Amino acid sequence: MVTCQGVRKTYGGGAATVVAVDGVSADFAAGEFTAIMGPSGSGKTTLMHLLAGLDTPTEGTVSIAGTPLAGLDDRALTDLRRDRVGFIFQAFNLLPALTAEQNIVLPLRLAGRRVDRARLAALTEQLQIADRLRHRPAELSGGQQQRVAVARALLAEPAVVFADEPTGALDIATGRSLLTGLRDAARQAGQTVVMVTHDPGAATYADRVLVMADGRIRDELSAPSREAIVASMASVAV
Ligand SMILES: Nc1ncnc2c1ncn2[C@@H]1O[C@H](COP(=O)(O)OP(=O)(O)OP(=O)(O)O)[C@@H](O)[C@H]1O
Repeated sequence: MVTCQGVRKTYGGGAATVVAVDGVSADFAAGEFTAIMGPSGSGKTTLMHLLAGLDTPTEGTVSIAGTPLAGLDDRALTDLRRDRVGFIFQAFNLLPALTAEQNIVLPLRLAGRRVDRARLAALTEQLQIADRLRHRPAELSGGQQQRVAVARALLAEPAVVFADEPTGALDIATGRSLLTGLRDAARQAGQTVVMVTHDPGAATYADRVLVMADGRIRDELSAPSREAIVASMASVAV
């Protein structure tokens, strides 16, 4: 569903050049939940932005649903992201004047699509925000705002969901319900889920963990235990 080939991203120039992503090739299949881990500065967020078409690689290619992003103009790229991709990023980007529910259904309304009320109810129940739907973002805690952003990303069942540290602001129980929601999105709805996280516990929910260091994928683990993830992280750090 999402593929990248020989992707490289550098910032700056001359002696100050920073190589953020240094030749990454990977496939992210439909129905697969992948966690990307690695030390701070290893290139996780940059890689995810490249995969999502939010940033352009210096070299290499990225395709979403068989469409190479390099061939698209801004308009076509925006349409592809709107129709195929859901984002759960650290800045939740909720609109302050809208209620939680209005925020959640906004992408569907903008796309002129029908809202599946039963799915909305089930999703918000699972994410434990069903009783907060009439509140505006300012009246919600950080964790509740985050879950509103998750519901917004999942409701439309986009083919691909990108999540950057989605459990960062959550307590353990709500973090688990969010991760279960992401896992269900992959297993039951067949969505491709790509999550950047620092938390080995969160990564155990994924089918696969890619471990990055210095802009490269240094290890790939299949349905690993927490211990296996911690051991891999320690081995790439040296
Ligand atoms: N816009 C930018 N301009 C210059 N350098 C950048 C830019 N964005 C990222 N970098 C550099 O690229 C490298 C990779 O950054 P990136 O944010 O992808 O790492 P990360 O693994 O997500 O880190 P963290 O876990 O701390 O969020 C870092 O050295 C960072 O300083």
